[in-house]
Amino acid sequence: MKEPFLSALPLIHEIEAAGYEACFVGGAVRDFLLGRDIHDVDIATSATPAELKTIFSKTVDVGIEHGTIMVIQNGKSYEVTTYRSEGDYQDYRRPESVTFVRSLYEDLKRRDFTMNAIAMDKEGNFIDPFAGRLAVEKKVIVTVGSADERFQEDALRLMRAVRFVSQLGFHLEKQTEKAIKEHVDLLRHISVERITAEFEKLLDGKYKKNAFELLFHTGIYKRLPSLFNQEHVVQSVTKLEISPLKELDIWLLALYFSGEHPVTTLKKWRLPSKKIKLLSMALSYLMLRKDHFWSRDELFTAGKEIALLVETAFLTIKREDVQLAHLLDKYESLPIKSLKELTVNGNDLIRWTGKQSGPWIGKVLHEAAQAVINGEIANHKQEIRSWMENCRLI
Ligand SMILES: Nc1ccn([C@@H]2O[C@H](COP(=O)(O)OP(=O)(O)OP(=O)(O)O)[C@@H](O)[C@H]2O)c(=O)n1
Repeated sequence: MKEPFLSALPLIHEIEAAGYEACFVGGAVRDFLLGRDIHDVDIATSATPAELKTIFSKTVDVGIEHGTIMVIQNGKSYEVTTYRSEGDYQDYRRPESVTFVRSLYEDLKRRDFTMNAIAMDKEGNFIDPFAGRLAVEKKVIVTVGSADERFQEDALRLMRAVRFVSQLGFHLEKQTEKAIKEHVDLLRHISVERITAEFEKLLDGKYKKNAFELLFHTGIYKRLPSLFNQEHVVQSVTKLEISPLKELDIWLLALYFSGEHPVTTLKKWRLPSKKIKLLSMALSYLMLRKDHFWSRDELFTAGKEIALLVETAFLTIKREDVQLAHLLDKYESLPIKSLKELTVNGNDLIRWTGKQSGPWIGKVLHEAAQAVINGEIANHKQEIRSWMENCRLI
């Protein structure tokens, strides 16, 4: 056995010494079998939360209504969950109340996929009643028992399936895929925040191209909080598969190609406001390089807003997001970030030319702003005027 299982092992010994069962379960066991990094281990037990509290002196009620408590030992915290049974699901979401059971089999039976329904005891032996290890070996995602029932119990599992495809490079078993297609409508019962959380994990997966193909193929894509232009998204994602770009960068690309105002799109996904601002700013920079940017004033305002928050935003940028950070740096160093910052305005143009105001003013100012941004001229009134005259814009 290896870390982080080893440091959690004393908990299992203590629970067993008190006369109950305990073992490792869930994603950690799956990832251990796959040789992936393991962050947190989950312990399942036949002891109820009340019984666990008599065994351990330091506990925190993190999700006691679902049977989960956190045990603090040697400065570390471990989630311990009482065996639960199925049948308490309401409205296609996770159950609001659960029934505690004493049987590990019952607990594993209510789990989503066979690869997630493997337990490991203190000696490193696997308890695998649904052939989860075989699924891991074959790289297949298959529900425990009836696919219809598992998805109807908790429709978020539709998203989880595709997220696992992206993270693990597995494929969906036939019946599981068929059931996803049939139950895609159930996603309307799931909160946007939970869908977004899964989608973001999907965006960080290595096999996102496969995952995106599945999103389209199963119809999940149409149920997502907002749509991106399919063709461009697929193209970007395909390219990204061989690049180091991560979740934030993909948002950026997808937003770049979407017809909608990016802030509107991101709000639909209920992303945290800090992230919305960070992305808006980076996108503003990208758009500044494109001609159509200036017709999108609101986008620009969003970009300016984030300039104020950039310090905080930088603190949240992960190392792998350096590309985005680089982009933000560039944005910050632009000579002007809005048409309003140009030293020439519409009144100047009317005065200089004697012409009537009209759409031509916007076009001329736009061209001058691009020239300033591209470093062709400085943002000085006289210099801009001479440049405009030379270019026969006025
Ligand atoms: N909708 C869900 C969510 C979770 N589970 C079960 O609860 C375990 C723990 O769930 P969670 O920590 O959310 O996901 P992991 O599978 O551990 O994956 P990861 O840690 O990579 O998010 C899963 O392995 C699975 O057995 C489930 O059956 N149905």
